[in-house]
Amino acid sequence: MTITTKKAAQRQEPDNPYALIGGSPLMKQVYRLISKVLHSEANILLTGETGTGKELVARAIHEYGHRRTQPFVVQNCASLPDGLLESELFGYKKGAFTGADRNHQGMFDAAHNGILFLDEIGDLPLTLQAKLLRVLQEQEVRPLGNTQYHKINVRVIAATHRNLEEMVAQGEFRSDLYYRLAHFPIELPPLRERDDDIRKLAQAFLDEVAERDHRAELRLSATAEQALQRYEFPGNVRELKSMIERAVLLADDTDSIEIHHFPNLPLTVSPVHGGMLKDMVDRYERQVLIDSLKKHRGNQKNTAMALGVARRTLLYKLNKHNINSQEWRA
Ligand SMILES: Nc1ncnc2c1ncn2[C@@H]1O[C@H](COP(=O)(O)OP(=O)(O)OP(=O)(O)O)[C@@H](O)[C@H]1O
Repeated sequence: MTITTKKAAQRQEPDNPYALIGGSPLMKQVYRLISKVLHSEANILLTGETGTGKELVARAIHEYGHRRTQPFVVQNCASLPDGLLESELFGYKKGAFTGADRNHQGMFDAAHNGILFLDEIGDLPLTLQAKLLRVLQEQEVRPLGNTQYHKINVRVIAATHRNLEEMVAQGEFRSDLYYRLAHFPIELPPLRERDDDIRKLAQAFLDEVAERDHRAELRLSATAEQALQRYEFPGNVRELKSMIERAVLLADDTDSIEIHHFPNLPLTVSPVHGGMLKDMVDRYERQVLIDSLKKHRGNQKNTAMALGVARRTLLYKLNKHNINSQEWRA
């Protein structure tokens, strides 16, 4: 599993034995669903926005289920052109096409007796959807260039961030394949809807970095934590993880991670609308100054130039708004 640090293991909650971090009600529901499917043979469809942990859940189902001693094979359906994807999935025989100079084992054969994780299943072209359906129904494959099918025993976990039901309605995804894959659907909630999980995950990633780099314990300051809680996280847990790693680098050898160590965190604190004109203009000016400082990594000369004001004027305004340009230096 990705999270294997001592601290992370200690933090595991009793109703979550799966090494996934987070105990929000929405995630508890996910853990309940995982425990239901662990020992079944049902195909599983994992849905949810990018970075919500679909692959991690698939790995947990493998690691804690009865196929744990058998292979776990990952194939991303969006990363290859159609022809290549087909030969990766089903394999080919020597001489099947120009360049096929040896037999090539497909992913289904590689995953025999284990689990095949098909990521980005919504990107599977219609021709391959028909072939996949056949494999799932018959549990047999035929490598390209072979005349014979052979039996396999593979449990499929598919994942997508796309809305497959809508794709079915649009004729972009076969409904028969959809129903076969979605035998048991599990939806991963967006990070912004997981209550306290942002804080828990952030701390877990800090612990992970501290342990990896042999550093003292790292902590988030209260303001940094609040700002993270307010952020939308379009890239979900993956985005949080890389923000934390970047923040630790920026923080050098301080142990407290402050808000200015997250230079990409948009300031959602002060909406410009509402109040007296002067206040709105002030807030707008403050936001513009901060955005521009961020863009120019705290360089006052470049910020002043970009805003078309003298450096003296910039300094005056920064002072007036109590902004420290050092905070934005990367
Ligand atoms: N609950 C969690 N606890 C700990 N780490 C997590 C959790 N969820 C996600 N992560 C981490 O976040 C990153 C993204 O997770 P993952 O690759 O599983 O997302 P995904 O939904 O499959 O993304 P995509 O749709 O882009 O393929 C990984 O580094 C993973 O380890």
